[in-house]
Amino acid sequence: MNTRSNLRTRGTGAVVRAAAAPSASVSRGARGARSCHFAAAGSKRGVARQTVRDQRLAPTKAIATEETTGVTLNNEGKGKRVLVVGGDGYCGWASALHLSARGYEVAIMDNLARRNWDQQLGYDSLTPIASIHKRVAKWKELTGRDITLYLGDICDFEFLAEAWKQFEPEHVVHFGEQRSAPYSMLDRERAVYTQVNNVSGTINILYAMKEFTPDCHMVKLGTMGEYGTPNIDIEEGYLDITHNGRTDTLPYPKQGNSFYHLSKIHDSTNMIFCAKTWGLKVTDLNQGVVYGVKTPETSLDETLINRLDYDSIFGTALNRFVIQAAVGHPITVYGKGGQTRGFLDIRDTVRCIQLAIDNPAEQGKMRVMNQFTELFSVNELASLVKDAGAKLDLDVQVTSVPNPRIEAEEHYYNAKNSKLKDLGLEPHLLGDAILDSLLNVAVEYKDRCDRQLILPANAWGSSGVSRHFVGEKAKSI
Ligand SMILES: O=c1ccn([C@@H]2O[C@H](COP(=O)(O)OP(=O)(O)O[C@H]3O[C@H](CS(=O)(=O)O)[C@@H](O)[C@H](O)[C@H]3O)[C@@H](O)[C@H]2O)c(=O)[nH]1
Repeated sequence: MNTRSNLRTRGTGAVVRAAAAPSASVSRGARGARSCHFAAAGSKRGVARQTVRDQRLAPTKAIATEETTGVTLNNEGKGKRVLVVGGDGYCGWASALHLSARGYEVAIMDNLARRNWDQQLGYDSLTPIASIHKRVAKWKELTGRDITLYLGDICDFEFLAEAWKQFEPEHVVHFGEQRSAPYSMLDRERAVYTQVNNVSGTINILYAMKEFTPDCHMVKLGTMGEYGTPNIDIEEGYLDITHNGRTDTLPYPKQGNSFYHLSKIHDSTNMIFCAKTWGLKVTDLNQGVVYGVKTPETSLDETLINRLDYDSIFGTALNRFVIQAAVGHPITVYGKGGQTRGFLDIRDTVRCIQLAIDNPAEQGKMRVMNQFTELFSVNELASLVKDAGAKLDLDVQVTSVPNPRIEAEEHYYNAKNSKLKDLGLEPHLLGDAILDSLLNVAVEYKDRCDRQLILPANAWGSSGVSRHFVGEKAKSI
């Protein structure tokens, strides 16, 4: 407690803490505001703490309620401090709001890199996303809940340490990585950037845990792509192997198919090592391809809308296909289209994060859970989108384009995913309702679509040492 107060009075140093709300009393974010109330409460501090919290968290008449919005506002996560690294991105933003709505004390840490990569390449989200400051201010206005912002780079350990010691997270959810396989394959510079950024950021978080909060639980986003497409069943992280008459349980063999996927493998290896060596609590969530854009929280107001990428570098299969259908572009199946992957609705992503937090890993051994709900081939997705489009009178064409990636286009794929369901995940399966809703969002914002960004801009085989794919050039290739 002392440490925290001292740090706060020392000022923010390298930490940029943005105001979550316009009023002066809460401009230091949730924790700052709360400490002021504690100090004033004197001997009735414990009571005052409860009262202040309840007043702050309970919806008032002016604030959105579950009845009017479908958003759950409760206190089930009360008392748990969660730092969401990468909380301005697609999965991170939705997760931060989901947790905040449920009473977790949330801070977002982000260096806004995702927005910068778009600027670098001349890309943009189909949906118009507000600045992170406007986002958290609107959330506060609608729900009464604070989200503290730490704007900076986790690769800068001085920044990370200062923020860490201020917030003292009990859980860190780590989305803060360069997450696009095609981006990592654009050229040497971006391959190196992806691995240095991802691997060193994760090591810094592991050190912050060890040095400042050894009981903190890390929930790290890995990827199903770490396993590749082996000709045997994919287990959840570990495999029992008998070799020359001896048996052991070993990390499942990893065969990443891009510098990005390989960066996640390197992270996993480092996390296994740190969990074992320093007795840390670590969960690796090997997530599949996420689709969808709306969660109840991000749908509350257009200022809270999530990003929706459709370009060939950051747009992922199903989201791209739906947007292609909405703008009348043929669906771009790469190669034969037999590529099979695990998929999940973004509403399940946020729920999985909460389940991982509420059921932390044990100390000393990295837990791995496969985070997807269904398997689809690219061809199956294309045909689902075509059918859903037809119901909305859209004439959806499907085309096979030369595969920019070097990957198996027909392969065995059977991956296990029971651990999150055992913890209580009730999947939203891909059906007409979600396809309809996604298609409607895509149609609503279709005028913002730049069709030049749809066709592949780079190929794995031509990744070179010079920066070929910048700005306008990327669009036209
Ligand atoms: O227009 C397209 C786009 C993609 N694909 C194919 O769809 C599959 C998936 O590609 P993707 O771009 O949807 O997803 P991927 O590059 O694998 O990466 C995404 O999904 C990963 C989970 S997984 O795929 O590794 O399970 C996450 O880790 C990444 O952060 C996220 O960007 C690939 O076989 C790709 O060739 C097409 O056929 N047409």
